[in-house]
Amino acid sequence: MNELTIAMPKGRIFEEAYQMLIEAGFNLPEEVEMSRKLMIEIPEEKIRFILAKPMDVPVYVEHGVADIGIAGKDVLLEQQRVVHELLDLKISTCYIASAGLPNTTMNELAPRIATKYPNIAMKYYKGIGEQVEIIELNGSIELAPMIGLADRIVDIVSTGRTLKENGLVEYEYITEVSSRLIANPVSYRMKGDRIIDLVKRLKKCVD
Ligand SMILES: Nc1ncnc2c1ncn2[C@@H]1O[C@H](COP(=O)(O)OP(=O)(O)OP(=O)(O)O)[C@@H](O)[C@H]1O
Ligand SMILES: O=P(O)(O)OC[C@H]1O[C@H](OP(=O)(O)OP(=O)(O)O)[C@H](O)[C@@H]1O
Repeated sequence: MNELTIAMPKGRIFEEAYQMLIEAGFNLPEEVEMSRKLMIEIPEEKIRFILAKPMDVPVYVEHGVADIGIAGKDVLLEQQRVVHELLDLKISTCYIASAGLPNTTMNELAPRIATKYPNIAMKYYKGIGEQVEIIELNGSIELAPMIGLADRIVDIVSTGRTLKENGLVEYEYITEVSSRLIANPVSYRMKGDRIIDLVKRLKKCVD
């Protein structure tokens, strides 16, 4: 049996993704989320996990140092990496939307959009015929309209609580997001049996 290296996202997807693997019948230790280890070997299952930043998971998979990985659709749309998308795990569901201060229009001459998704935002505004300047931020995006850095933000919305608590309203729904199982194309050919088995087992756990 080939060894499988799986890139797992640290952070909010981790717990749900890890539980799904346990539900799919993999014999995994319970205490992993408490550890600071970034590489975990499970010899009984011939699985090795690498724990990466969510945005980096497709990088490891594209380079083939991880055979498969779990990544948000937001990250996949933003990065356009050469990986196969095998399964929608339907976890960490949310959506991407534009938002801003209530009852405002965008600056007509030079509208500014703050986001950590510059490619998704650019494509969206190009698609609706708006020429915008993108201001790339790494987090706390909701600050941007409040302090006059941007007319709109393009960001993840889940419960809507962050927008509400910062006095912002949603303007346009852009796209749906959930976590996906992805594979390196060469690994998919070379370790097809293992990967297909994993997909089949996970499919049964998807609601
Ligand atoms: N509020 C949310 N609700 C549900 N899913 C979310 C939410 N925010 C982000 N996600 C999804 O979870 C993924 C990981 O988000 P997370 O906040 O853990 O990472 P991050 O902000 O990219 O990383 P970090 O904070 O470590 O830099 C995102 O790529 C997205 O698919
Ligand atoms: O609609 P809600 O349920 O409030 O969730 C949306 C918030 O969650 C994410 O932020 P995150 O917690 O990852 O923080 P950061 O992007 O500011 O680092 C996203 O960027 C929004 O700010």
